Amino acid sequence: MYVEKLNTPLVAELQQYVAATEFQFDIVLLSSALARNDKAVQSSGGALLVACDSQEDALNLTEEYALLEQPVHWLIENTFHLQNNQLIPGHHFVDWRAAGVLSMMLSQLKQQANIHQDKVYVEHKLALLSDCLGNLSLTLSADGTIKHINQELMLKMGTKGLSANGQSWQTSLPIPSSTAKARMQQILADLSHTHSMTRLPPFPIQLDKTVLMVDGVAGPLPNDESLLILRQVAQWQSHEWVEQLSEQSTPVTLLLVNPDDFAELNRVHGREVGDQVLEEIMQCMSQVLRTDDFASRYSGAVFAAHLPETNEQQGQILASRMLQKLRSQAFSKKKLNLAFSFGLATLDSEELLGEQSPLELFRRANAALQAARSIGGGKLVSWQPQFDANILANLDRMSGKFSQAPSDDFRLMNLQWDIIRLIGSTHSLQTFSSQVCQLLATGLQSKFSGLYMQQGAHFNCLSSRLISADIDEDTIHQWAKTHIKLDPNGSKLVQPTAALSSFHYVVIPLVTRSRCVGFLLVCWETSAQESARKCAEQLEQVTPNLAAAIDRIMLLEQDENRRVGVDKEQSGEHELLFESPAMRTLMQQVQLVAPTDASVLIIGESGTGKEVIAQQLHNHSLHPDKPFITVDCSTIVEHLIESELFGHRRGAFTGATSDQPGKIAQADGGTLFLDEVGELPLDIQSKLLRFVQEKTFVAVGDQRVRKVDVRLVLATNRNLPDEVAQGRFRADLYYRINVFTLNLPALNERGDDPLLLARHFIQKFACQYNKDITDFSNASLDKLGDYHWPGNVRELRNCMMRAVILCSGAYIEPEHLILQEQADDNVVPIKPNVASIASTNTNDVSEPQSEELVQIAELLAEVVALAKQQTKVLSVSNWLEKQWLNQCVLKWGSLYQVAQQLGQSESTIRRRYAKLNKQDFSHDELFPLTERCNHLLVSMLDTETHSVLWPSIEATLHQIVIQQDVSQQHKAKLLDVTQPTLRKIIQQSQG
Ligand SMILES: Nc1ncnc2c1ncn2[C@@H]1O[C@H](COP(=O)(O)OP(=O)(O)OP(=O)(O)O)[C@@H](O)[C@H]1O
Repeated sequence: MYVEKLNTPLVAELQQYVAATEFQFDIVLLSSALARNDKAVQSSGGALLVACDSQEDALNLTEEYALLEQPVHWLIENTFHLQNNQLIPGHHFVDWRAAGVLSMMLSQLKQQANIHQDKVYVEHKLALLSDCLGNLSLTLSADGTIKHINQELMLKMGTKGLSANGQSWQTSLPIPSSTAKARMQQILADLSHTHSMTRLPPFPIQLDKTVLMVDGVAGPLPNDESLLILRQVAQWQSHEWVEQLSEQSTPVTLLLVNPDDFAELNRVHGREVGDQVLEEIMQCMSQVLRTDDFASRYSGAVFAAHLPETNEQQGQILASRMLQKLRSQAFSKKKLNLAFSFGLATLDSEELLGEQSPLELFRRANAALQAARSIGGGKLVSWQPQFDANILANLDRMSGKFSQAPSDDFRLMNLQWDIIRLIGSTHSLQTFSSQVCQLLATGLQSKFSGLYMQQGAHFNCLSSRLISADIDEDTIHQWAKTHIKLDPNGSKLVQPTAALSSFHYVVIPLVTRSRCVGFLLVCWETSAQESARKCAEQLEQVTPNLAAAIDRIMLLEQDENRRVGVDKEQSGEHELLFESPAMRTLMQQVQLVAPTDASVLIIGESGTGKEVIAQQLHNHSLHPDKPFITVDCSTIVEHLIESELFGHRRGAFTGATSDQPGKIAQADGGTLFLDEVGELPLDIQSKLLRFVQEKTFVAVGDQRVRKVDVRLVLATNRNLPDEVAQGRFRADLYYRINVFTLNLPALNERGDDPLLLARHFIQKFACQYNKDITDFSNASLDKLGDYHWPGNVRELRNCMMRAVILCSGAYIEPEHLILQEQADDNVVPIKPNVASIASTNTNDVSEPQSEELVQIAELLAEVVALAKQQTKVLSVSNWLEKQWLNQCVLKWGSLYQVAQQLGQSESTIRRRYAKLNKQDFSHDELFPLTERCNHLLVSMLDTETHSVLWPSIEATLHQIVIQQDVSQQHKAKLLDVTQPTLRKIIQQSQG
């Protein structure tokens, strides 16, 4: 505040005001000397109150104040005949003698200062609001002149838009209906009093020959500005139509048509199909309409049919016909059948409402359409007067949602829009919940926000966000788990009995379909009690949407998992799940290196997902459409590796009956993934080195040098530098392939990923095995949490598969989780008595021995009996070994681990595994025996000493086969051995 002339009684009065008000002035100067040139004044940015003697003084001084970029309010001693219009823009005279004007002004300034703080926030959110509510927006100053028009509206306005800034909005966007115009003026005038967001009823605006029907919201902005966000709801063909409507004396009907669940159709089949369907709907509608009728598409998927000279009854007949037609139509090539909602409204000649007709007609048809939707869709509803009563009731409810504080309104709306946007944009519960927590943290300035979902009798945290160092998340989760419970009906929460220290918190239940599916826990500092209370109120308004969305996403996920599970299993495609920081960092590296042609070496323990990462590298490479070829170097017989990789010419070696391209040639243009590259023999390493250096190779038995464009990805679980030091891996090759190394963390280094993956696999296998499993019980969660997964993701996956097979209830219990290391601790060693099995001929057990071994002997006898009847001899030993290895892999997670556990060489195990899994044993009669065998093996593996188990099972089979009454040749075939080997087997068993 400044006082220019000090000889006035005003000064004392001003001083009094300044002292009394709680408003903080930036600067108070009661001397004129420093005023205009003071730097502090110029930088203060706030409004200035300047007291001076007379109007003349003030007018003289405005010139000098013109350079200041802040509003200046002149307070003059003599307020008689104030003439504001002589002042330069930004300056005002204030009649301070009018009742209370000075205190009002001071409080206004205070408000302005507060609003100023919110302004950046508000402006930032405007774009968001206009995204959610509508596509057209314009900002108006207090007197109704346009300050800003968004681009979309600018496009619609054409040349008029370019000159619209500074014009009155009614000139630029005239409202052709005087009733609507009066209503709009009223709404805008009211804004400054109510300070609240206001919904606009549909009203027309005229742009050239087109009439746009719009609705939206209007809200006050800081600095006396208003914002109109308009949503285009309909477009009339021409101005004439409106005129015709208002002049006619015949009835007119408007029909609004909307396909139900169109958003879902778009989501499932994609936008392109959606657009195609919309086009077909329009064509289909036109086929039913008469020549004078006119169909148009509203924004979104709402269509309108304007039916002139049509009374309600005629309109209904036409609409029923159209409904029939649309229902029976198979849309798009995909043969989609859709349901439709119809809203119909008629204005009878005697009821014509003059200029308001089109507006009223639209409003009624729209209300009827809403009514059709609200009863589940698929119906035609005609407008009835009682709909208005419902709308009023709704508006009444709405009005409670808006407060007197615009920034609170913005915040609530913002949160709602953000959540609405989220609801539409994600179909993953995990992503959704973590985004919701993020929103709650930023939108409500909370210290902690967590989303908890009901799991059995407890609630588990799905996602949370903590912005406070005062407490750790586990403490909050633990508190929530212990103190927040469901009522016995499962429909309500019993609020916590003990408080959570160091925070002020709210617990808001998420109730949908009369079931409490979870709750939100939001915490603030204890001092923020008041704002916490307000936020909680706001949150309560959002949570029904949130709960419904969660419910919907869960259903979708279940559905999707069922579908994707089957698809992926069939296509062999691997997906990659992770949340942990370690994996995020790794995936960032993957994203970085994938679109280059650099060779990538993936290092990681067995089962960590090296192959999945290799696939990701290919999927994100420059040529994802080209081949991705995998070679597992450990499973190929040594002398065939060269030919497998580089190919061979016909006659290159015995058995090379034709030219064969190798894997390298097959991968041309794409990616070659060499898994277990550490297993390659040294001579092949030399050949590979040449290929890595020059991208050329020579096929076995060929002389031609071939060139290919192949991106190499290699993986190993060996320590290659060690292998180099031991002379088992070529140093030059190592340096060549080690261009970019990805170190895949072991599963126990991936934070919460094991649980994420475990839940994923449980869902996947539950769907595959058709079981209704909801989740883990708390005890099994504890068991999982204590385990460190030496066999990594593969072990986890297999463990979950077994858990699902073993589980018959809704929850996976600890006994279903057979964990490798814990199982090993419980080993009960037994000494198999093979001789006794042989002597008992499988039935009569004369000595105590493993129950399962006896059962397996019985089973093998049945299998051998079956195999003997087959015309094409079935190798029982291969069948048995296949089941054995499969169960071992399921138990230990990887072939590497299997080899370790069984004390055999990894490459032998890999070779056998690869060979056996190529063999087909899909005889119908064998199927139940295979099932029984697997069951027995599972339980034997849990109780027996692994290293001696297989020899005893194998010996049992040998005994059974040897005793069969068939030729030696037949026996050799049953055991898939040569005759000399069979002789040895017989000798051993007799010795
Ligand atoms: N992050 C992950 N998300 C989902 N599934 C995964 C993930 N990582 C691995 N898997 C699954 O775990 C199993 C083992 O993965 P993969 O074969 O890629 O491991 P690996 O490290 O190549 O093993 P090995 O060294 O024994 O060849 C596969 O079934 C794979 O689909």
